[in-house]
Amino acid sequence: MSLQAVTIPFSAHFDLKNGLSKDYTSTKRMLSKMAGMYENDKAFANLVAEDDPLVYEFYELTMPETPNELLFGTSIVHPGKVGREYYMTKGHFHTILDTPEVYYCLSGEGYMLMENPEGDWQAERFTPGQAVYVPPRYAHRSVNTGNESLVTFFVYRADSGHDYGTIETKGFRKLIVEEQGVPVVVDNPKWRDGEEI
Ligand SMILES: O=P(O)(O)OC[C@H]1O[C@](O)(CO)[C@@H](O)[C@@H]1O
Ligand SMILES: [Fe+2]
Repeated sequence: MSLQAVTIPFSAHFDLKNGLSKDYTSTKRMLSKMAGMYENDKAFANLVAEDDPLVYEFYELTMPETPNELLFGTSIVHPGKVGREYYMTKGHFHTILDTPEVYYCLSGEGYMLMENPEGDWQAERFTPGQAVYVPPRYAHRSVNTGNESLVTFFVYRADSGHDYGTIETKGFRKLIVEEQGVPVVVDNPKWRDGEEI
């Protein structure tokens, strides 16, 4: 799956319901790739040992990584929980911190959880037809709080880059967990303050 190095006009298919593309192969993230990111390490280890479920998948088009290009595709977070915590993406800052991103929810439901290095955070609801703006400087993670796949379409500047290191070391300040049958935002007990990025 790759696109031409010199871009010419093109179109691509992404299904409105399940997010899958007839044109490309998705990148898949199994639960085992998210060690330490969920609150409940025991529940995490049990699920990985059982069948290491597919938590999410997304499309990574290959484009020249310049500010003049855009990257786009769908992100599909499958339904499920690790303990009381809903399935989610790893989340990332952009390597070029000042670059934004737009997500548009095609199906399913959930939240885009965002936080900046100064500690401001926000959870924006995803429902079909709802667009979410991720401003420059905000780390972002999609969380599926529903019973079906959460499908979003994203667009961002092609040179933005993904900084996973900061999230892997510090985590997100907040978690979205199920309490009495509904999603609530709680403090992440594993969140570690540290060097400013
Ligand atoms: O980078 P993460 O959190 O693993 O999630 C991947 C998602 O983020 C994106 O990089 C878009 O920001 C997509 O490729 C995909 O939807
Ligand atoms: Fe991003």
